Amino acid sequence: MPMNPDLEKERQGGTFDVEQLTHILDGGRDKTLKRHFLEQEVLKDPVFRGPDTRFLSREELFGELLRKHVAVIKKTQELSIDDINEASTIYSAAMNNNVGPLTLHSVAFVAPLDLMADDEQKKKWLIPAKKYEIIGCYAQTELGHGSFIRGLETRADYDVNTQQFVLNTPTETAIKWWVGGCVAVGDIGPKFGFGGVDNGYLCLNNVRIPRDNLLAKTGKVLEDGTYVKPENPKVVYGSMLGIRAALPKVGAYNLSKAVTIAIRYSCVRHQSEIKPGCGEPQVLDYQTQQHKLFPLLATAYAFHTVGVWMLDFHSTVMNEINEGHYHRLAEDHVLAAGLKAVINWKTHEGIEICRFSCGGHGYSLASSLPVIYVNHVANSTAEGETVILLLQTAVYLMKCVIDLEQGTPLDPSVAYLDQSFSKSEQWCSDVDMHSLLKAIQFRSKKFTEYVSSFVKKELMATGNQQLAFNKHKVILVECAKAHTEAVIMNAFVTKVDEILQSNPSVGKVLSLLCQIYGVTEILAHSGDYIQYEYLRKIDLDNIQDQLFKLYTYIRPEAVLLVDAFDFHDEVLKSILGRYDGQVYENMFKWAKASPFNKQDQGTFRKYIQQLKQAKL
Ligand SMILES: CCCCC/C=C\C/C=C\C/C=C\C/C=C\C/C=C\CCC(=O)SCCNC(=O)CCNC(=O)[C@H](O)C(C)(C)COP(=O)(O)OP(=O)(O)OC[C@H]1O[C@@H](n2cnc3c(N)ncnc32)[C@H](O)[C@@H]1OP(=O)(O)O
Ligand SMILES: Cc1cc2nc3c(=O)[nH]c(=O)nc-3n(C[C@H](O)[C@H](O)[C@H](O)COP(=O)(O)OP(=O)(O)OC[C@H]3O[C@@H](n4cnc5c(N)ncnc54)[C@H](O)[C@@H]3O)c2cc1C
Repeated sequence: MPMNPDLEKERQGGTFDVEQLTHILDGGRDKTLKRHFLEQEVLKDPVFRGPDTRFLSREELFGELLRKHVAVIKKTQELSIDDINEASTIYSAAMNNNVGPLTLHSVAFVAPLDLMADDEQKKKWLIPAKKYEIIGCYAQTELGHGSFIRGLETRADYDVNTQQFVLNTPTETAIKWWVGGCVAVGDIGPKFGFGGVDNGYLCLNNVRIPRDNLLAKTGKVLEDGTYVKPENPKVVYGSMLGIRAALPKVGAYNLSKAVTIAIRYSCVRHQSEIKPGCGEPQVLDYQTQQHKLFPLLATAYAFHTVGVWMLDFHSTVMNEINEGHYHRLAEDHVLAAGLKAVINWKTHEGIEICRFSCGGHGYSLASSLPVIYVNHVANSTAEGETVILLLQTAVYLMKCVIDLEQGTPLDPSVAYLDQSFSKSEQWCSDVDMHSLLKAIQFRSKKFTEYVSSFVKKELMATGNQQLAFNKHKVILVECAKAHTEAVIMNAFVTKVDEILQSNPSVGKVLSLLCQIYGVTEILAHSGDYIQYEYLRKIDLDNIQDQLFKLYTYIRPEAVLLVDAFDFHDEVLKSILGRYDGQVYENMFKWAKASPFNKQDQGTFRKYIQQLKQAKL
């Protein structure tokens, strides 16, 4: 199919090599080539062809995705793929923006076995689980409790005579609920999205399991019922930590898809007239459209950068823990908590902005933006609700203030809290990314000190830390967000500095995105900078001008920047986001193919006929 002339023209501009940026995003040319190979292994294999999942009922969708997920597993085994990124490539190429029925088996059942099973148990369960000879799920949440783990009511009473645990969900609120991939007892019913996953309920009534079913790499129960505590009790939370550490990159992936669709479509879509008689411009030429999409384009790159960094950091900490060193577990937990919370929340807002920036066609499943949205938003709740996780980060920051007062060294990711910040010169409209980072770190430091003063005062008054925290939860959450933004910007600036050395042309365009991200973040909290007397009105006016100027620099690069995400059309599955930009012809073809247009109109006639019989 010929290329849409608008997109063809867009691809003749640009100042950097798209393929080199794709290699950087993938982690090297070899990784890109391997990803292409794996995608083609899926896309050329007829077993992965099937009905357009957007036209399927919930039952049909579950069945089709289960069929495809089994095919993904077989393909992954056939190709002897071990690497999680490569497994995810095969998975994403097949799932058409859905979450597969066996995802929780991989991310929430196999992972805890790997983390907490002793060698015997690994032989018994981990090896068959990795081969899908046993299928598991993660049944923690109950009808009455999800966030407050210490409030869970399920019981496991030890019967010393039979060396067994007797499991019970003693109350209705104890019923295990939301259990992804729980095909045993029952499905909890239709959901907002996640139609590919059968989230189930599980009632336990005197279910007996052997003592050695308790994963014993960390804590264990001896034959006489004595409980041997893990060396570090927090390791039992490790499986949640693992998924949280992965979810920032999942958020970046989903936002990159949405931004690709919205920016390509905004170049194909012509609407209204700026100068009468001069034809309808591309909607991406409107400053308002750029203001919707370019900060999100910058955010997708920022989130990808920090998502990769978080996974590397978490993997290092897990290796240290395997050798018995727990000193970085707390930092790992609060980084994963803050990044998972902020990135997934901002991503779901971003996907929604991408959807309505495509007008009516964004609302059609033909765009796939609604599909990406409803499957993504779960990540702001699942694996730790946004506020809950931000409070974890906030409590850690309060401890950092005390450490500072006591002269205890801080963890690297919060070292900036011990720095002094000053800004004397007036900002013009070309503030560099390092100055923007300093400002964002300054705000986080000031906010942390400000919140800590309130919590301390409350603690002095009540002597109760939980009460003190509970009274200031709103500003504690904002404090955690401010710190997380400093972590994101720091990761982005660090990566861009590195790329400026290795590939100046790519680095330069990324530095523009980094400035857009930083300026947008500062303008979103301009009141704080005035209140803390870090910025003046003239500074804010100048960086507002800078933002609009940056949009003009990014406009000719925009399509190339989303092309660099390198989504195959069959992976993106969006008519608005097609690489060739042939939207209208394919929208019409897609609509005509809808089963709704094929179904017998008998129903329509039957009821309308009743009206006709009535005297209207
Ligand atoms: C075929 C190949 C497929 C490959 C697929 C590839 C990619 C996947 C693609 C897509 C994936 C998309 C979707 C799938 C993923 C996710 C979504 C789906 C399913 C989600 C599954 C679930 O939701 S499982 C249930 C999750 N539930 C929670 O998160 C509960 C949240 N609540 C808590 O964690 C806790 O209650 C708490 C932390 C809020 C409170 O803990 P508590 O012990 O009550 O009290 P505290 O004083 O706050 O904490 C004590 C102490 O522990 C530290 N700590 C807490 N948590 C952790 C942790 N996780 N790690 C380490 N440390 C922790 C805390 O800081 C305290 O420390 P101090 O005592 O030092 O202060
Ligand atoms: C798609 C999806 C898949 C899931 N898969 C699984 C799974 O496979 N296995 C599993 O075990 N669970 C699963 N879950 C459950 C999920 O982990 C919980 O829904 C999540 O942890 C939130 O807990 P909750 O539902 O109890 O919400 P609640 O904690 O009841 O949250 C309700 C509101 O209360 C607020 N709140 C609660 N506590 C506090 C507090 N201390 N301070 C301030 N505000 C508070 C929250 O911020 C929120 O606004 C899944 C959920 C979804 C949506």
